[in-house]
Formats: sequence, C-alpha cells, structure tokens
Amino acid sequence: MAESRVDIDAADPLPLNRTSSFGQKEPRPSFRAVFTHGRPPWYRLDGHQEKALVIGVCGGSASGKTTLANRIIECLNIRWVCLLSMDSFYKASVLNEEEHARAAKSNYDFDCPEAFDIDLLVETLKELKAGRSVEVPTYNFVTHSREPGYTMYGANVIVFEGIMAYCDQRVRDLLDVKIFVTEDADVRLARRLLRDTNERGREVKGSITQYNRFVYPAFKNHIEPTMQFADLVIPRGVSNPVALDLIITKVKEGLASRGHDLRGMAARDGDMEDPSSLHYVPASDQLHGLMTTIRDRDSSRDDFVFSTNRVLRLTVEHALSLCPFEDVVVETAVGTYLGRRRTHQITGVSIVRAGMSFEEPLRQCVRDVNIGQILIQTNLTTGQPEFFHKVLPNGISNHKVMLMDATLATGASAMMAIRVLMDHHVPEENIILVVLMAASMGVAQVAYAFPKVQIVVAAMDRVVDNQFRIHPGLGNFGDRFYGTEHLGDRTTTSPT
Ligand SMILES: Nc1ncnc2c1ncn2[C@@H]1O[C@H](COP(=O)(O)OP(=O)(O)O)[C@@H](O)[C@H]1O
Ligand SMILES: Nc1ccn([C@@H]2O[C@H](COP(=O)(O)O)[C@@H](O)[C@H]2O)c(=O)n1
Repeated sequence: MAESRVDIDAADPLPLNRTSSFGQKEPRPSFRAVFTHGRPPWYRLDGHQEKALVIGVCGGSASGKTTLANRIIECLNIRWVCLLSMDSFYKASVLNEEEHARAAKSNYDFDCPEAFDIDLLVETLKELKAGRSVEVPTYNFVTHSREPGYTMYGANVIVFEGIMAYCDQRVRDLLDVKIFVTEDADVRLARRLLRDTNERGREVKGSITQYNRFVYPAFKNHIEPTMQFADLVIPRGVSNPVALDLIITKVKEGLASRGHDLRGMAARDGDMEDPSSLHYVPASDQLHGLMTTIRDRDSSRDDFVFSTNRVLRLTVEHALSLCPFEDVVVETAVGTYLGRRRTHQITGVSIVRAGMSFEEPLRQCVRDVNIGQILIQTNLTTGQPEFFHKVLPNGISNHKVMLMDATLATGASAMMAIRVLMDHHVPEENIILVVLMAASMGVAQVAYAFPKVQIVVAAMDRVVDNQFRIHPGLGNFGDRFYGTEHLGDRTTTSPT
C-alpha cells in the first residue's frame, strides 16, 4: 500500500536533561507518544461530524505557550490530539530579497498580524475542526522561510498556539477554550535571547534590537489587548499546576459529553423496516442456491469461493444498474442506434480485508475501474471500529464510488468508511454500498445516517448477536474466503 499511516509524533516538550531557556531545570515530563493512526469514530450515530474541541493558547513571545500546549496534550492523555502553531502560517515564503536582507538585520517586523497568512490559518483550522486532514507548512526561523509541510490528520482535540492567536475574530470564533499565558517581560526577554542564539541562529545584539524595535511594542499594542478575549489567564504557564488542572478537567468534561460508543448504540437499535435506499439483488432460485452453499458451514473452501464470486458479480452488476446513464447515438453497420452510456467513472473502494473479495468481480464488470482501499479494524477492547489507513484514487470526488464489504452487521465499519469518503469530498449521493450479506439493523443504521447512500445487498438476515455476528449468517467471511480459519483471532479485522 502506497501511503502508510503509522506516524507517531513524539510530543515531548522538554526531553530528558533539557534545561529551560531561562536556565531553570524543568521537571521532566513523562514521555508520551501521540498516535495519529487507529482513529475511533469522529461522528455521531446520525453520521454527522462531531466537531473537534479547539483550545487556544495565546501570550507574548517566549511566555511558555508551546510548552503549556504540549503539557496540556500530555495531561489529556488521549489519542487524536494535535498541536497547531501559528508560526506555521508566517507569510515568510513571500519575503522578497530586500525583506530577507532586513530580516537578517533584525529590521523586519514579524510581530504584527500582517506577518501571518490569516486566511490560510482560518481555512486550516476550519478543516481540522471539521475532522478533516490538512497540509500544514513548516516554518524555518533560521532562514525566515516556509518549507514543505506535513499532513496533520483530523483530531478530537486541537491545541492551537500563537502570539496573535486572538487578533482575528474569525480565528477566535473557532476556539472553544481560550487561554492566555502571562510571564514577566524580563523573563520573556531572557528566554527569548537564549532561544534566539541557541536555536534560531541569531546574534545577541540583533536579538535585543529586534526585541526592542518590534517584539516588546507588539506585545503592548497587539497581544496584551487580546487578553480580554481569554477565558482563563494563566501566570507562569506550566509552572502553575492548579491552572493546568482546571484546564484538563474542563476539557475532559467537554469530551465526556461526546459519546463514541457507535457499535453499542447501533446494536441496541434492533430491527427496522427496509429503507428506500436498500436494493436487493433480484431474488431467484439460482441466487438462493448459491447463498445456500455460501451459508453452509460444511461447504468446501473451493465451493465457498466459487459461489461467493458468482454472487459478488451479480451484486456488482445490480449496483452498476443503479448508476446514472445518458442517451447516446452510435452508428451500427447499417444505421444509427439510440443507446445508453454510463456517465460517471467508477471507483471501487474495499473495506480491507473482506471487502477486497469484491475487487476482482468489479474489475470483470468495469474495465477501467479504479480501486481504493480503507483499513478499519475493530478494537478488541472497546469493540469500536478504528480507522487505520486509506488509499483513494485521484479524482475520487467526481466518481461514483462502490464501497465494498462482504458483510454488514451493526453498520459501524461501513459508516466509518462512508465518513472517510465524505471527508475526501465524495458526495453522499455518489456512494453505493455493496454488500454480500447484511443484517437489517446495520442497513437501517447506515440508511439513517446517510440516506443518500444506495445500499445493494445479495442477502439479508434480521438478527445480530451480542458479539456482532449475523444470525444465521455465513460464518467468518474473511477466514472462509482467504482460508485463514486455522489462524483464529490473529487475522480478525472488523467483524462487519
Ligand atoms: N514555566 C516555565 N518555566 C521555565 N521555563 C519555561 C517555562 N515555560 C517555558 N519555558 C521555557 O521557555 C522557552 C520558551 O518557551 P516556549 O513554550 O517555546 O514559549 P512560546 O511558545 O511562548 O514562545 C523554552 O525554552 C521553554 O523550555
Ligand atoms: N523569521 C522569524 C519569524 C518570527 N520570529 C519571532 O518569533 C516570535 C513568535 O514565535 P514564538 O515561538 O515566540 O511565539 C515572534 O515574536 C517573532 O519576533 C523571528 O524572530 N523570526
């Protein structure tokens, strides 16, 4: 797979033995890795996105914003948090030669709102808050320039820090909690001098010149006045454990009210009527016979795979008949003929692993098909689906997308996959969910959350047990199809 997402950020604000830039020994925080893979549901049972909680941290330069932001992340001790720094949005990529020369002589003003690309910052924060991934530029303080950025994945909590974090109303409106860190000006200057000379390649004289000319006046004119927007003013930053405790308690309360037990909630919903978006592969004795072989636990693997491939192909054919077609005139050998032609490029996206069984039947039906994959696994402790990986073809947002999985029980994995597609701008109405064996509760769940998604199933049962297995169902599809039954739980992906 092309795009691995096992990225782990080491979010250690003060690594072992590091001395703070004011010269004091900081208590060493425990190491903590922030995982950006294995994401649990980031939307509610109705399919709508749960907006991320955004915590703003503002204050003067070297007041301790970044250190506090990292400590908040560490103390929250949850997955799916990210730190966004306003520094990434310095406009420096557009500094001209003359401005670069001035910056080198500490004569360029980096301490005014105009120095930042606020429009890009607002867009980025909006996307992150909506749970989507963004490209964040990297800023180089030594060369005063923007460098290639990195992908920041959507998170449940975003900590955003910067000197001008509260200067723009549009940014303020995106923040759920606003913190302002205060520190004495002489402490800030001392820390900054150390940082400028140790980390940012500056001379002492130039650093002091820049501080007197721009940094201190900017604090008075632009930064300090925005303290009025803060919910919480914190003196001494991370050295203020009482304030830190208050912040963590408040944020955890906010998160607790956002439930994420989607599979459990769905499982309690029980049987429902067939929704209008559900389409069965037309019933026939032939289909019935094939499904009987597939359900029969005594069928040989060869018979199981053979019958499955035939039903998968029938299912794909039926799903294709739901795609939009338009009139087209063609010339036959002896005249003209008014025909029909599909209007959209088809992309298949399989939910790994069981959904991959659909890939070959789809290729047989659509010669120019693109195939993508989404890896979702069930967390065996929480029972929740978790999103790990995706490969989506270019241009997918304009395609009809066949989302493929062998079985659909509670619908939790399918919902997560649909959410991933929609986060990548695939319109809901462009998605067709194709499934070999569904449970009515899962179908109802997906149809409730995403009414514009068409659902095509070859067979449906009404009962899902408390281990999320369909009854009577067809057993563990992946193990039977891939012949891995003897490996037991080691190969278990999402039950459905
Ligand atoms: N409470 C504190 N006590 C001592 N040193 C601190 C404290 N907070 C931050 N520092 C140190 O001050 C320097 C600047 O802190 P940083 O968090 O990067 O500031 P900012 O992001 O506001 O510019 C860093 O070297 C950091 O280790
Ligand atoms: N090329 C640059 C860009 C910015 N600065 C200074 O950085 C300060 C903001 O960063 P903090 O980590 O202190 O919040 C700001 O005060 C700018 O003066 C710079 O020196 N060079």
